[in-house]
Amino acid sequence: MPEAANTPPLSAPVITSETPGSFARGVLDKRHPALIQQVRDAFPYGPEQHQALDSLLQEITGGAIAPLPAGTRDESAWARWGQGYFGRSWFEVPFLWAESYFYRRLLGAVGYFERGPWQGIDPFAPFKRAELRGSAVAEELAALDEVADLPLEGRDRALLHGALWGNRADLGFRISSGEAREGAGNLIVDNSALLWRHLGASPNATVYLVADNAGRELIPDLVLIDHLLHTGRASAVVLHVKPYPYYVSDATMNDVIDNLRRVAEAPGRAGEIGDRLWDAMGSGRLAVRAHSFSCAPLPYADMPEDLRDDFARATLTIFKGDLNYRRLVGDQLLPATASFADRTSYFPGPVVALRTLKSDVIVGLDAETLAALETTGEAWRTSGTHAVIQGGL
Ligand SMILES: O=P(O)(O)OC[C@H]1O[C@](O)(CO)[C@@H](O)[C@@H]1O
Repeated sequence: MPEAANTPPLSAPVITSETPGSFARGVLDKRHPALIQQVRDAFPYGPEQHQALDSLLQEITGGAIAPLPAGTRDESAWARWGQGYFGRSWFEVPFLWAESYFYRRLLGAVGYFERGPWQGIDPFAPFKRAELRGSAVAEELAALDEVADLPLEGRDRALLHGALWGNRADLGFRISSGEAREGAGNLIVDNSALLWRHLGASPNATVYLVADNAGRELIPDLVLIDHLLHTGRASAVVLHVKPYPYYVSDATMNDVIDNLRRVAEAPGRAGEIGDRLWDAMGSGRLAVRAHSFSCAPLPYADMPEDLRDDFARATLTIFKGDLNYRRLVGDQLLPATASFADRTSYFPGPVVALRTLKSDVIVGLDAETLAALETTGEAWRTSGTHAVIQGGL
C-alpha cells in the first residue's frame, strides 16, 4: 500500500479501493459507473461525448489508468500528481487520487475544458438546479423566520447545526444511498463551545469557510456566514469554493451566485439574509476564492505556499464536509482515537471541521465513544448519520 507523503507525524496506510466489499471499492465500481449514466441521461450530448463516456466507463471498470491527452491545460499538473499511477488499475492507487482523477476525466469526456459548445457546461447542473428548486430548500429557508426569534445562543446552535447537517444532503451520496438520510443524527464530537469561545476572544475576526456541496449545504453555510458577520463574530469572511465542478455537487462560483440569488429571492428573513450577503460581497466583507488546489487529489498537508499564506490570515478556518475532512487529516487508515489537533498541526491556523461521516476516515474519538459505536453494528463511519464538530483550537 502507498505511504502518505507530507502528512503529519503518525503514519498509516493510505486508503485504496483494492479490497472488494470495502467502502472505497463500492465508490469506484458502483457509484462512478452510475454517475456516468446519470450525466449521460441528463444532457443531449453528441456522439463525441458518448464515445468518450463509453471509453471512460470501460477504463474505470477494467482498464488501466490513462493520462490526460497531450496538450490539455492541466496535463503537467496531473502528470506530476499521478506519477507512478498511470497504467495501473484504478483500484490499487490511493482512493482520494482515483476519485479526484475520475471527476477530472468525466469533465474532460463531456468537453467541459475544451473550446466548443460544451465548454463550461457543468454536467451536474441539472441535479443541483433541481435541488435548488425543490421543496426541501423552500422549507429550510422558511424555517429561518422561526430561528430569527431565538435568543443568540439558540441561533448560534441552530445555524451551526444547519451548516453541519446540510453536509448530509450531498448529491453524490444519494447516488448510492438512494436518499440522504434525514433525522436527528448523532453528534459524536462536539467542540462547538470552543469555536464560539475562540471567535468571542478574537476581535475583528476573519473567518474562512472551505465549502463543500452547493444547494442544501451551501445555503446553510451562507446563512451561517451572514450570522457571523451580522453578530460581529466575524468582520470578514472568505469562502473557498471549487474552480470547476467536482464530486457531483461541490460548490463552484456559479453555484454561489445561484444559491445566493435563491436566498435573496426568498420571502421573509431568508430574503433579508440574502440581501445582506449580497451587500457583503459588494463591500468585500465576504470574498470568494476558487484556488486550483481545491480540486487537487492531495491532502491539505501538501498545499502550495500561496494557499498556506492565505489560510495563515484566518482567525479560524471552517472545513465543511467529508472530502475536506479526508484531505485535512489524511485519507489514511488512522486509529479513530488519534488526536485531531495532532493530525492538523501542520495547518497554519486554528481549524474546525463540520462533517457528517461518509467515508472510513475518522480521528479524535475517545475510546469510550468508539467502543459504543462499534457495538451498534451500524455503518456509522459511512452512512451520513453521524457527525462531528471537531476543532484544533
Ligand atoms: O460531499 P462530501 O461530504 O465531501 O462527501 C463526499 C464523499 O463522497 C464520496 O465521494 C463517496 O462517498 C467520498 O469519497 C467523499 O468523501
